Amino acid sequence: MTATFEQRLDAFRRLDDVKMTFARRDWFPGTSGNLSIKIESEPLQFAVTASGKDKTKLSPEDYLVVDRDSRPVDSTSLKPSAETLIHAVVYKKFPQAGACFHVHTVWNNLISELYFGQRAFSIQGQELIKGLGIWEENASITVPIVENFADIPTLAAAIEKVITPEVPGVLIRNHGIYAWGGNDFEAKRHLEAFEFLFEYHARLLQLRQAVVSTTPTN
Ligand SMILES: CSCCC(=O)C(=O)COP(=O)(O)O
Ligand SMILES: [Zn+2]
Repeated sequence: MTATFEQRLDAFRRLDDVKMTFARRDWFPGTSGNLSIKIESEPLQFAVTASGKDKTKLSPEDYLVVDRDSRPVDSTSLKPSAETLIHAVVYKKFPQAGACFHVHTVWNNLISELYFGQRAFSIQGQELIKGLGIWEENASITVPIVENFADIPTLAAAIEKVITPEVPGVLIRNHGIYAWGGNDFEAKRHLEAFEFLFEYHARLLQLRQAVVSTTPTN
């Protein structure tokens, strides 16, 4: 069934809300980033940001609805995000996913470059891991990191291979993060938890380095 007018409006309003919240945090530098909310599972349809827009602004031409092949379901002059295929991969691999958000931040880029050698970033014993829905004592998480292939089908295939249901996110080297959740509230919480963990870890490394370089040696 094609998404109804009310379903679209609801998804677009939710996207507006998330978009403006992230924009206030400077999470969309240089028109980067894209957001989606699932509208229908069978057949898959989701609302996604239009490509190349300034995501710090609101306009009547910010979103469109696409199908499982990332094609617009209506006739429109709007182009879906260049990275729509990645959102589609997430929804196809995890049918419980209801929203998927992508941002480029300095912290996620730093972590993606620092740990690209291991193709993953792991962290343990941080309270904010609970923000990812993982509540066990002293939990550890591992976020996969993929190469930033310019060819989006290649990038989407690389992401499809490494994402797991345990950790709702993936880093792209020197590019950004994709995070998802059962709905927009959960996907936002996951993204915020990831960003906290990345910033915490990068700052910890900096502080340790500063302490080492200012500690006198005998
Ligand atoms: C200027 S950012 C380069 C493209 C990108 O990585 C991105 O997230 C935004 O692409 P979109 O087509 O969704 O605007
Ligand atoms: Zn991007």
